[in-house]
Amino acid sequence: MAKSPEQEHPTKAFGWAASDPSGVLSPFKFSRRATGEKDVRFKVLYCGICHSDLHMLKNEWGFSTYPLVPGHEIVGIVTEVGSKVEKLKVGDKVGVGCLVGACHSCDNCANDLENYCPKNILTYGATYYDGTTTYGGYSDVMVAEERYVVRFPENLPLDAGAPLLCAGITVYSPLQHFGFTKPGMHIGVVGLGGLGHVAVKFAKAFGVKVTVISTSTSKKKEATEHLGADSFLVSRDPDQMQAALGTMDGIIDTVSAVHPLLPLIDLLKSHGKLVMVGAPNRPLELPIFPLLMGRKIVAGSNIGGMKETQEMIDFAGKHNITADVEVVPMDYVNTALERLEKADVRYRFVIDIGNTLKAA
Ligand SMILES: NC(=O)c1ccc[n+]([C@@H]2O[C@H](COP(=O)([O-])OP(=O)(O)OC[C@H]3O[C@@H](n4cnc5c(N)ncnc54)[C@H](O)[C@@H]3O)[C@@H](O)[C@H]2O)c1
Ligand SMILES: [Zn+2]
Repeated sequence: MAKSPEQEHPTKAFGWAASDPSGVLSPFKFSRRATGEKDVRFKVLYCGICHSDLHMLKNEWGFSTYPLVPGHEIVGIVTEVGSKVEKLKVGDKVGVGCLVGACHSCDNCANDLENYCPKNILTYGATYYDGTTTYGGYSDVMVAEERYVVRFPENLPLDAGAPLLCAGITVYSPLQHFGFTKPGMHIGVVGLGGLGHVAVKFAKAFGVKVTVISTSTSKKKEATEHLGADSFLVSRDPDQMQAALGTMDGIIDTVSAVHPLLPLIDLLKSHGKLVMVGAPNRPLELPIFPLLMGRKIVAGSNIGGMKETQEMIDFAGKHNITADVEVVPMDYVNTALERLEKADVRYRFVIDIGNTLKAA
Protein backbone atom coordinates (compact mmCIF):
# COMPACT_ATOMS: atom_id res chain seq x y z
CA MET A 1 0.00 0.00 0.00
CA ALA A 2 1.25 3.54 -0.77
CA LYS A 3 2.71 5.36 2.20
CA SER A 4 0.88 8.36 3.61
CA PRO A 5 2.35 11.85 3.05
CA GLU A 6 3.49 11.72 6.69
CA GLN A 7 5.42 8.46 6.25
CA GLU A 8 6.98 8.85 2.79
CA HIS A 9 10.16 10.52 4.03
CA PRO A 10 12.23 10.68 7.23
CA THR A 11 11.80 14.37 8.11
CA LYS A 12 8.59 15.72 9.59
CA ALA A 13 7.14 18.70 7.77
CA PHE A 14 4.14 20.88 8.38
CA GLY A 15 2.14 23.10 6.11
CA TRP A 16 -1.33 23.95 4.88
CA ALA A 17 -3.05 21.84 2.24
CA ALA A 18 -6.32 21.62 0.35
CA SER A 19 -7.94 18.20 0.34
CA ASP A 20 -10.35 18.76 -2.56
CA PRO A 21 -11.21 21.27 -5.34
CA SER A 22 -13.06 23.54 -2.91
CA GLY A 23 -9.49 24.77 -2.49
CA VAL A 24 -9.94 25.52 1.20
CA LEU A 25 -6.64 25.09 3.03
CA SER A 26 -6.12 23.65 6.49
CA PRO A 27 -3.13 22.50 8.59
CA PHE A 28 -1.44 19.40 7.20
CA LYS A 29 1.33 17.09 8.40
CA PHE A 30 3.60 15.50 5.82
CA SER A 31 7.31 14.72 5.39
CA ARG A 32 10.36 15.84 3.41
CA ARG A 33 13.16 13.67 2.11
CA ALA A 34 16.57 13.55 3.78
CA THR A 35 19.05 16.04 2.29
CA GLY A 36 20.60 14.17 -0.65
CA GLU A 37 24.16 14.84 -1.79
CA LYS A 38 23.05 17.44 -4.35
CA ASP A 39 20.23 18.82 -2.20
CA VAL A 40 19.77 22.04 -0.29
CA ARG A 41 17.47 22.12 2.74
CA PHE A 42 16.10 25.42 3.95
CA LYS A 43 13.79 26.88 6.53
CA VAL A 44 10.97 28.60 4.68
CA LEU A 45 10.45 32.22 5.79
CA TYR A 46 8.08 33.64 3.18
CA CYS A 47 5.98 32.31 0.32
CA GLY A 48 4.07 34.36 -2.25
CA ILE A 49 0.51 33.53 -3.30
CA CYS A 50 0.39 33.27 -7.09
CA HIS A 51 -2.85 33.17 -9.06
CA SER A 52 -1.62 29.79 -10.31
CA ASP A 53 -2.01 28.53 -6.72
CA LEU A 54 -5.66 29.50 -6.97
CA HIS A 55 -6.11 27.80 -10.37
CA MET A 56 -4.42 24.66 -8.97
CA LEU A 57 -6.27 24.62 -5.65
CA LYS A 58 -9.59 24.66 -7.52
CA ASN A 59 -8.38 22.20 -10.17
CA GLU A 60 -9.16 24.76 -12.87
CA TRP A 61 -6.50 23.30 -15.18
CA GLY A 62 -7.70 19.74 -14.59
CA PHE A 63 -4.49 18.12 -13.31
CA SER A 64 -4.52 18.88 -9.56
CA THR A 65 -4.04 16.08 -7.05
CA TYR A 66 -4.94 16.24 -3.37
CA PRO A 67 -3.80 16.79 -0.69
CA LEU A 68 -2.23 19.82 -2.37
CA VAL A 69 0.27 22.06 -0.56
CA PRO A 70 0.66 25.08 -2.88
CA GLY A 71 3.40 27.69 -3.03
CA HIS A 72 6.12 28.31 -5.62
CA GLU A 73 7.50 31.69 -4.58
CA ILE A 74 9.50 30.30 -1.70
CA VAL A 75 12.35 31.98 0.16
CA GLY A 76 14.28 31.08 3.26
CA ILE A 77 17.63 30.36 4.87
CA VAL A 78 19.75 27.28 4.15
CA THR A 79 20.02 24.89 7.10
CA GLU A 80 21.80 21.94 5.48
CA VAL A 81 23.57 21.13 2.20
CA GLY A 82 24.54 17.79 0.66
CA SER A 83 28.18 16.80 0.13
CA LYS A 84 28.12 17.63 -3.60
CA VAL A 85 26.49 21.06 -3.27
CA GLU A 86 28.89 23.61 -4.72
CA LYS A 87 27.45 27.11 -4.74
CA LEU A 88 25.42 27.31 -1.52
CA LYS A 89 26.17 26.93 2.19
CA VAL A 90 24.34 26.96 5.52
CA GLY A 91 23.03 30.45 6.30
CA ASP A 92 22.61 31.57 2.69
CA LYS A 93 19.41 33.30 1.59
CA VAL A 94 17.81 31.23 -1.16
CA GLY A 95 14.66 30.79 -3.19
CA VAL A 96 12.77 28.09 -5.07
CA GLY A 97 10.27 28.87 -7.81
CA CYS A 98 7.94 26.70 -9.89
CA LEU A 99 10.35 23.88 -10.77
CA VAL A 100 12.21 21.23 -8.78
CA GLY A 101 13.23 18.79 -11.50
CA ALA A 102 13.53 17.95 -15.22
CA CYS A 103 15.01 15.21 -17.43
CA HIS A 104 18.38 16.98 -17.90
CA SER A 105 18.93 15.18 -21.20
CA CYS A 106 16.58 16.81 -23.73
CA ASP A 107 17.40 19.79 -25.97
CA ASN A 108 15.49 22.16 -23.72
CA CYS A 109 17.46 21.09 -20.64
CA ALA A 110 20.72 21.29 -22.60
CA ASN A 111 19.81 24.90 -23.44
CA ASP A 112 19.00 25.86 -19.83
CA LEU A 113 15.29 25.78 -20.58
CA GLU A 114 14.15 23.27 -17.95
CA ASN A 115 10.87 25.22 -18.03
CA TYR A 116 10.16 23.71 -21.46
CA CYS A 117 11.37 20.17 -20.66
CA PRO A 118 8.39 17.87 -21.25
CA LYS A 119 9.35 15.94 -18.12
CA ASN A 120 9.92 18.86 -15.79
CA ILE A 121 8.68 18.49 -12.23
CA LEU A 122 6.59 21.22 -10.66
CA THR A 123 7.29 22.33 -7.11
CA TYR A 124 3.94 21.05 -5.93
CA GLY A 125 1.28 18.60 -7.01
CA ALA A 126 3.70 16.65 -9.20
CA THR A 127 5.48 13.30 -8.97
CA TYR A 128 9.17 13.51 -8.05
CA TYR A 129 11.88 11.22 -9.49
CA ASP A 130 11.41 8.82 -6.56
CA GLY A 131 7.66 8.51 -7.14
CA THR A 132 6.65 10.68 -4.17
CA THR A 133 4.46 13.76 -4.41
CA THR A 134 5.96 17.25 -4.43
CA TYR A 135 4.70 19.75 -1.87
CA GLY A 136 5.07 23.53 -2.13
CA GLY A 137 6.10 26.41 0.03
CA TYR A 138 3.06 26.92 2.26
CA SER A 139 5.13 24.84 4.67
CA ASP A 140 7.93 25.07 7.20
CA VAL A 141 10.79 23.36 5.38
CA MET A 142 11.86 22.83 1.78
CA VAL A 143 14.35 20.44 0.19
CA ALA A 144 15.38 20.85 -3.44
CA GLU A 145 18.23 19.94 -5.73
CA GLU A 146 20.81 22.74 -5.92
CA ARG A 147 20.13 23.27 -9.64
CA TYR A 148 16.61 24.47 -8.70
CA VAL A 149 17.66 26.73 -5.85
CA VAL A 150 18.58 30.35 -6.59
CA ARG A 151 20.85 32.52 -4.53
CA PHE A 152 18.92 35.50 -3.23
CA PRO A 153 20.61 38.92 -3.59
CA GLU A 154 21.75 40.28 -0.21
CA ASN A 155 20.10 43.66 -0.70
CA LEU A 156 16.61 42.43 -1.53
CA PRO A 157 14.08 41.95 1.28
CA LEU A 158 12.95 38.33 1.47
CA ASP A 159 9.23 39.11 1.73
CA ALA A 160 8.94 41.56 -1.17
CA GLY A 161 11.48 39.56 -3.17
CA ALA A 162 9.70 36.22 -2.91
CA PRO A 163 7.25 36.92 -5.79
CA LEU A 164 10.18 37.32 -8.17
CA LEU A 165 10.60 33.52 -8.09
CA CYS A 166 7.46 33.11 -10.21
CA ALA A 167 5.91 36.47 -11.11
CA GLY A 168 9.34 38.00 -11.73
CA ILE A 169 10.79 35.35 -14.02
CA THR A 170 7.47 34.89 -15.85
CA VAL A 171 7.57 38.46 -17.13
CA TYR A 172 11.37 38.94 -17.31
CA SER A 173 11.83 35.95 -19.63
CA PRO A 174 9.42 37.06 -22.40
CA LEU A 175 10.57 40.68 -22.16
CA GLN A 176 14.08 39.40 -22.92
CA HIS A 177 13.21 36.65 -25.37
CA PHE A 178 10.88 38.70 -27.55
CA GLY A 179 13.25 41.67 -27.63
CA PHE A 180 11.05 43.98 -25.57
CA THR A 181 14.10 45.49 -23.90
CA LYS A 182 15.35 47.78 -26.64
CA PRO A 183 15.22 51.45 -25.69
CA GLY A 184 12.60 53.29 -27.71
CA MET A 185 10.20 50.36 -27.72
CA HIS A 186 6.63 50.75 -26.55
CA ILE A 187 5.33 47.83 -24.50
CA GLY A 188 1.83 47.24 -23.15
CA VAL A 189 1.09 45.33 -19.97
CA VAL A 190 -2.41 43.89 -19.61
CA GLY A 191 -3.71 42.95 -16.16
CA LEU A 192 -2.15 44.89 -13.30
CA GLY A 193 -1.93 42.09 -10.75
CA GLY A 194 1.00 40.15 -9.33
CA LEU A 195 2.67 39.48 -12.68
CA GLY A 196 1.57 42.72 -14.33
CA HIS A 197 2.93 45.14 -11.74
CA VAL A 198 6.32 43.39 -11.77
CA ALA A 199 6.29 43.48 -15.60
CA VAL A 200 5.95 47.27 -15.44
CA LYS A 201 8.94 47.50 -13.10
CA PHE A 202 11.21 45.25 -15.21
CA ALA A 203 10.19 46.94 -18.47
CA LYS A 204 10.95 50.35 -16.97
CA ALA A 205 14.33 49.07 -15.75
CA PHE A 206 15.07 48.01 -19.36
CA GLY A 207 14.30 51.58 -20.41
CA VAL A 208 11.26 51.01 -22.62
CA LYS A 209 8.03 52.98 -22.72
CA VAL A 210 5.29 51.16 -20.79
CA THR A 211 1.53 51.49 -21.07
CA VAL A 212 -0.70 49.67 -18.61
CA ILE A 213 -3.92 48.39 -20.20
CA SER A 214 -6.64 47.91 -17.63
CA THR A 215 -10.42 47.49 -17.59
CA SER A 216 -10.97 50.41 -15.21
CA THR A 217 -9.30 53.64 -14.15
CA SER A 218 -9.01 52.51 -10.52
CA LYS A 219 -5.28 51.71 -10.71
CA LYS A 220 -4.28 54.64 -12.95
CA LYS A 221 -2.71 56.83 -10.29
CA GLU A 222 -0.71 53.99 -8.78
CA ALA A 223 0.41 52.69 -12.18
CA THR A 224 1.75 56.00 -13.40
CA GLU A 225 2.86 57.70 -10.20
CA HIS A 226 4.04 54.76 -8.15
CA LEU A 227 4.93 51.88 -10.50
CA GLY A 228 6.46 54.17 -13.11
CA ALA A 229 4.27 53.36 -16.13
CA ASP A 230 4.39 56.06 -18.81
CA SER A 231 0.71 55.88 -19.63
CA PHE A 232 -2.53 54.13 -18.77
CA LEU A 233 -5.15 52.90 -21.18
CA VAL A 234 -8.67 51.94 -20.13
CA SER A 235 -9.66 49.05 -22.38
CA ARG A 236 -13.39 49.77 -21.93
CA ASP A 237 -12.98 53.34 -23.25
CA PRO A 238 -13.42 53.19 -27.07
CA ASP A 239 -11.95 56.66 -27.63
CA GLN A 240 -8.78 55.85 -25.72
CA MET A 241 -8.43 52.50 -27.48
CA GLN A 242 -8.99 54.12 -30.89
CA ALA A 243 -6.29 56.69 -30.22
CA ALA A 244 -3.82 53.94 -29.26
CA LEU A 245 -4.35 51.69 -32.32
CA GLY A 246 -1.12 50.44 -33.89
CA THR A 247 1.18 52.06 -31.33
CA MET A 248 2.76 49.12 -29.48
CA ASP A 249 5.73 46.91 -30.35
CA GLY A 250 4.75 44.26 -27.84
CA ILE A 251 2.18 43.38 -25.20
CA ILE A 252 2.55 41.10 -22.18
CA ASP A 253 -0.90 39.70 -21.33
CA THR A 254 -1.12 38.54 -17.70
CA VAL A 255 -4.90 38.22 -17.44
CA SER A 256 -6.03 35.15 -15.50
CA ALA A 257 -9.52 34.88 -17.05
CA VAL A 258 -11.05 34.56 -20.51
CA HIS A 259 -10.96 37.93 -22.29
CA PRO A 260 -11.07 39.29 -25.86
CA LEU A 261 -7.78 39.42 -27.78
CA LEU A 262 -8.92 41.53 -30.74
CA PRO A 263 -8.61 44.90 -28.95
CA LEU A 264 -5.06 43.95 -27.90
CA ILE A 265 -4.00 42.79 -31.37
CA ASP A 266 -5.32 46.09 -32.73
CA LEU A 267 -3.00 48.01 -30.40
CA LEU A 268 0.07 46.38 -31.99
CA LYS A 269 2.11 47.94 -34.76
CA SER A 270 2.83 45.75 -37.80
CA HIS A 271 5.14 42.90 -36.65
CA GLY A 272 4.06 43.51 -33.08
CA LYS A 273 3.88 40.58 -30.68
CA LEU A 274 1.18 39.72 -28.16
CA VAL A 275 2.70 37.41 -25.55
CA MET A 276 0.33 35.43 -23.36
CA VAL A 277 1.56 34.57 -19.89
CA GLY A 278 -1.79 34.52 -18.09
CA ALA A 279 -3.27 31.03 -18.11
CA PRO A 280 -7.11 31.12 -18.30
CA ASN A 281 -8.74 27.74 -17.89
CA ARG A 282 -10.61 27.95 -21.20
CA PRO A 283 -9.42 28.72 -24.77
CA LEU A 284 -9.57 32.31 -25.99
CA GLU A 285 -10.91 33.33 -29.38
CA LEU A 286 -8.13 34.22 -31.80
CA PRO A 287 -9.20 36.50 -34.67
CA ILE A 288 -6.94 35.75 -37.65
CA PHE A 289 -7.56 38.64 -40.05
CA PRO A 290 -6.03 41.32 -37.84
CA LEU A 291 -2.91 39.13 -37.55
CA LEU A 292 -2.60 38.75 -41.31
CA MET A 293 -3.05 42.45 -41.88
CA GLY A 294 0.08 43.37 -39.95
CA ARG A 295 2.16 40.18 -39.87
CA LYS A 296 1.53 40.13 -36.13
CA ILE A 297 2.42 37.33 -33.74
CA VAL A 298 0.57 35.82 -30.79
CA ALA A 299 2.92 33.81 -28.55
CA GLY A 300 3.12 32.24 -25.12
CA SER A 301 5.77 32.00 -22.44
CA ASN A 302 6.11 29.85 -19.33
CA ILE A 303 8.24 30.97 -16.32
CA GLY A 304 11.96 30.62 -17.20
CA GLY A 305 14.91 28.25 -16.95
CA MET A 306 17.06 28.14 -13.83
CA LYS A 307 19.99 30.04 -15.37
CA GLU A 308 17.69 32.84 -16.44
CA THR A 309 15.90 32.81 -13.06
CA GLN A 310 19.24 33.50 -11.34
CA GLU A 311 19.98 36.22 -13.91
CA MET A 312 16.55 37.77 -13.31
CA ILE A 313 16.96 37.91 -9.55
CA ASP A 314 20.48 39.32 -9.83
CA PHE A 315 19.12 41.97 -12.20
CA ALA A 316 16.35 42.70 -9.69
CA GLY A 317 18.98 43.03 -6.95
CA LYS A 318 20.99 45.46 -9.06
CA HIS A 319 17.96 47.60 -9.91
CA ASN A 320 16.22 47.21 -6.56
CA ILE A 321 13.15 45.60 -8.10
CA THR A 322 10.76 43.90 -5.69
CA ALA A 323 7.05 43.24 -5.65
CA ASP A 324 4.57 45.43 -3.78
CA VAL A 325 3.32 43.00 -1.18
CA GLU A 326 0.74 42.54 1.53
CA VAL A 327 2.42 40.29 4.08
CA VAL A 328 -0.18 38.12 5.81
CA PRO A 329 -0.16 35.44 8.52
CA MET A 330 -0.59 31.77 7.61
CA ASP A 331 -4.10 31.55 9.04
CA TYR A 332 -5.22 34.40 6.73
CA VAL A 333 -4.49 32.29 3.64
CA ASN A 334 -8.10 31.35 2.81
CA THR A 335 -9.22 34.97 3.06
CA ALA A 336 -6.23 36.02 0.95
CA LEU A 337 -7.23 33.52 -1.76
CA GLU A 338 -10.81 34.81 -1.75
CA ARG A 339 -9.51 38.36 -2.12
CA LEU A 340 -7.07 37.33 -4.87
CA GLU A 341 -9.96 35.84 -6.82
CA LYS A 342 -11.63 39.28 -6.74
CA ALA A 343 -8.35 41.04 -7.70
CA ASP A 344 -8.46 42.70 -4.28
CA VAL A 345 -4.72 42.82 -3.58
CA ARG A 346 -2.02 45.43 -4.12
CA TYR A 347 -0.28 43.54 -5.71
CA ARG A 348 0.88 40.25 -4.21
CA PHE A 349 0.05 38.43 -0.99
CA VAL A 350 3.08 36.95 0.72
CA ILE A 351 2.65 34.57 3.66
CA ASP A 352 4.91 35.20 6.64
CA ILE A 353 5.66 31.51 7.11
CA GLY A 354 8.61 31.97 9.45
CA ASN A 355 6.69 33.89 12.10
CA THR A 356 3.14 32.61 11.74
CA LEU A 357 3.11 28.95 10.64
CA LYS A 358 2.63 27.13 13.92
CA ALA A 359 2.82 23.35 14.06
CA ALA A 360 -0.47 21.90 15.33
N1 LIG B 1 2.98 31.62 -17.90
C1 LIG B 1 3.48 31.43 -16.71
O1 LIG B 1 4.59 30.95 -16.56
C2 LIG B 1 2.72 31.89 -15.53
C3 LIG B 1 3.36 32.06 -14.29
C4 LIG B 1 2.63 32.55 -13.22
C5 LIG B 1 1.30 32.84 -13.36
N2 LIG B 1 0.69 32.61 -14.56
C6 LIG B 1 -0.71 32.92 -14.76
O2 LIG B 1 -0.82 34.32 -14.99
C7 LIG B 1 -2.11 34.77 -14.60
C8 LIG B 1 -1.95 35.97 -13.69
O3 LIG B 1 -1.31 35.61 -12.48
P1 LIG B 1 -1.17 36.69 -11.30
O4 LIG B 1 -0.61 35.94 -10.16
O5 LIG B 1 -0.54 37.92 -11.81
O6 LIG B 1 -2.72 36.97 -11.02
P2 LIG B 1 -3.44 38.26 -10.39
O7 LIG B 1 -4.77 37.80 -9.97
O8 LIG B 1 -2.53 38.89 -9.40
O9 LIG B 1 -3.55 39.24 -11.63
C9 LIG B 1 -4.44 39.00 -12.70
C10 LIG B 1 -4.92 40.34 -13.23
O10 LIG B 1 -5.83 40.09 -14.28
C11 LIG B 1 -6.93 40.99 -14.15
N3 LIG B 1 -8.12 40.40 -14.76
C12 LIG B 1 -8.83 39.32 -14.31
N4 LIG B 1 -9.84 39.06 -15.16
C13 LIG B 1 -9.77 39.98 -16.14
C14 LIG B 1 -10.52 40.21 -17.32
N5 LIG B 1 -11.57 39.43 -17.65
N6 LIG B 1 -10.16 41.23 -18.13
C15 LIG B 1 -9.09 42.01 -17.81
N7 LIG B 1 -8.34 41.83 -16.71
C16 LIG B 1 -8.67 40.83 -15.89
C17 LIG B 1 -7.09 41.18 -12.66
O11 LIG B 1 -7.73 42.41 -12.37
C18 LIG B 1 -5.65 41.17 -12.18
O12 LIG B 1 -5.14 42.48 -12.19
C19 LIG B 1 -2.78 33.58 -13.93
O13 LIG B 1 -3.61 32.95 -14.89
C20 LIG B 1 -1.61 32.68 -13.58
O14 LIG B 1 -1.95 31.33 -13.48
C21 LIG B 1 1.36 32.15 -15.63
ZN1 LIG C 1 3.20 31.38 -10.04
